[in-house]
Amino acid sequence: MKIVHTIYAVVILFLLLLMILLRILLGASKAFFLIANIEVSSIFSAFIISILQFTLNIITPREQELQLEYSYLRHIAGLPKNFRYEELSAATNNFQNQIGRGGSGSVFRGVLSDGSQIAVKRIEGEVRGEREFWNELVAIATVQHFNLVRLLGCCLIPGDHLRYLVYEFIENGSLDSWLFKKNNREEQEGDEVCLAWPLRYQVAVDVAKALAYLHHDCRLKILHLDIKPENILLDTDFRGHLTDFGISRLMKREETSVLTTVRGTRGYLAPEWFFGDGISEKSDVYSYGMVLLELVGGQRNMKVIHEGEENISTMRFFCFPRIVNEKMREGKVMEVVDERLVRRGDVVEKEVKALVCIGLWCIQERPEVRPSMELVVDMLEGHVDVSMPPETRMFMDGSIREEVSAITSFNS
Ligand SMILES: Nc1ncnc2c1ncn2[C@@H]1O[C@H](COP(=O)(O)OP(=O)(O)OP(=O)(O)O)[C@@H](O)[C@H]1O
Repeated sequence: MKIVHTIYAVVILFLLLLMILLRILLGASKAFFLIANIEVSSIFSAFIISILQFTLNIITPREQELQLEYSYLRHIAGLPKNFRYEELSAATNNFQNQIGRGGSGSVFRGVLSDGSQIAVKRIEGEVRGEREFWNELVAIATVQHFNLVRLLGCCLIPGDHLRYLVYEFIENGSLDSWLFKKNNREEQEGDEVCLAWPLRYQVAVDVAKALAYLHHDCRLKILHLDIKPENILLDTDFRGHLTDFGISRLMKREETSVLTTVRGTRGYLAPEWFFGDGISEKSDVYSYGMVLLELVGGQRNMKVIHEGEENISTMRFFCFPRIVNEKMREGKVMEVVDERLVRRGDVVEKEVKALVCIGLWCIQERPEVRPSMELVVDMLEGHVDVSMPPETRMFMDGSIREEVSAITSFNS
């Protein structure tokens, strides 16, 4: 609209100058003088009105009507909108209320003027930030699923390297804070937060459904590529919602793999990331399998444990999937369940076995052996029996273990 106003103003200005020029060149007869004056005044008034419209951004009733209709349609269709910076600044109390921080920037809580609660992600970093911003927009702007966090809109200020993504606010934060034991001893001994078993199982189903939708039900396959507890948010009913599409990739339906540089989070990365053969939706399946095992154990799958005194401590590498695999084959799967859940006594053994077996199927070395996310949903919902998974070489365990021993020998 503003461009049209500018053109309008330029044309009027040009006519005004032309009238003055003609008057000078042709000399002023009385009649010409009268007509010219009327024309000049009307053109001048039109010019003033146009400038006023331009600066005060006055819109006609028809334009207003169309804008309302359009924003209503966007709203019911769930399409993301363009937020003004001032709107976001007011909603977040000038970016005071920080609720999280990730690799690409900070997340702030806010309330819009209509009362809706939002989370605003401020993406910093110029190159990485730019890529992450557009990835996120392209991947989830038009897809909708109950178990995907809704992107409400974005804000881009020309010439500024900060970009903002606006999401619906998910009340209970990320899964990791409800799953992993805190390092703080007091909290460990006290009645710390710990997600109950039925909720953990439900979250497993929720995330599986979100991934099945992204992989199988969208026009292009959407690979999330950063599945981990930090990117699973829990709402008031502790239902799981997948978020953070910053490194996601689109893939044509007929493509079986795509080549890309290694990104994502260590401990959740499938072996094919390192082999250079390309990744696929099965790389998400692998990360999802890792999350399933963490839901069972209530601890990180891979960690380095420091033992001994401060100065002479040694490092030991802990690989939970390897232990789970052994215990399951020995028929002692309940020994790997988060002991806080065992104390509470609300664990269902049949469900534990299902999660463990599905988890081990998902983390198979060869992508083609892993199940599709559609099959995972069917297995979790009991529509398909879960068979015993084959043995795995636990490639990632080996490679991280080698890294740790290299660091240990370097330090000693
Ligand atoms: N929509 C939301 N509602 C509520 N809290 C959110 C929302 N989005 C993000 N958060 C909070 O902000 C934290 C940081 O989110 P963010 O996606 O930036 O980082 P991350 O996933 O931890 O890191 P990275 O982006 O490097 O993978 C989350 O762990 C979560 O606690």
